[in-house]
Amino acid sequence: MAFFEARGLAVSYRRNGVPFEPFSDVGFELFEGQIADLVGPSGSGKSSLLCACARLLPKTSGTLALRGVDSKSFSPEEWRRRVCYVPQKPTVVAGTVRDNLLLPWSLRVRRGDKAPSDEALRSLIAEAALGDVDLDRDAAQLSGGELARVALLRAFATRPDVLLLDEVDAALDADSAGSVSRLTRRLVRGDTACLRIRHRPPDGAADRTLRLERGKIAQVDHAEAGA
Ligand SMILES: Nc1ncnc2c1ncn2[C@@H]1O[C@H](COP(=O)(O)OP(=O)(O)OP(=O)(O)O)[C@@H](O)[C@H]1O
Repeated sequence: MAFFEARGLAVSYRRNGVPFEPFSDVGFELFEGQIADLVGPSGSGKSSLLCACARLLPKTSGTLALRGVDSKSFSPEEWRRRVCYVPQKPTVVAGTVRDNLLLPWSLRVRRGDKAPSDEALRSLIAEAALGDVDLDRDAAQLSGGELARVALLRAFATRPDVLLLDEVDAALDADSAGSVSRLTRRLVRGDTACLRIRHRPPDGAADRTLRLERGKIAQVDHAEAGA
């Protein structure tokens, strides 16, 4: 059984009053502990596909399942907690690194949930090789690469089953992109799966590469993944 499965997905937008579907019958699966890259030409619908998988787009049809359980069994909020979409531009709130890492616990959907302790947050920071980023540091002083890793840690701290990363390394230099990639690889373990949109050359972190093109999705060999 696939860990995460999408079947017959279609997304519908309106453009100048006319319906437009970037894809109308797309399916794929993700396996436990695996990272899959999603590549394809600009405008092929990669971000739309990730948003559809997180149930962030109202006009989506098809079926989604997590560990064999249909998404209809979950409220949209519960689904998004399990299938976590991370946008390219990290959401940063005014305050400290701690405030930013704990942002999900300030939201209504998590009211009553126990937030991670400082100790747990520090061990995440150590895992991200962000050793000099103290929890009390002003988030406004962080570099783009540090912010990208804080955003990734924040998503991971919520313990999602599936991480959907929408080009989180796009605006970073090669070194920072490498740190994000290594962190992703370390975080995605046995009971997690990850789908990453990437425009950069393959970084060796992905187990598989999927290509979305002209409304179809296909697995490609790693040798051609960057093409
Ligand atoms: N809210 C929207 N309303 C109408 N059309 C949209 C909307 N969002 C995206 N589109 C269109 O859907 C198509 C797919 O967009 P999407 O952003 O999913 O592609 P992408 O493959 O992620 O592109 P890129 O690699 O450039 O980020 C594009 O033609 C885009 O213009």
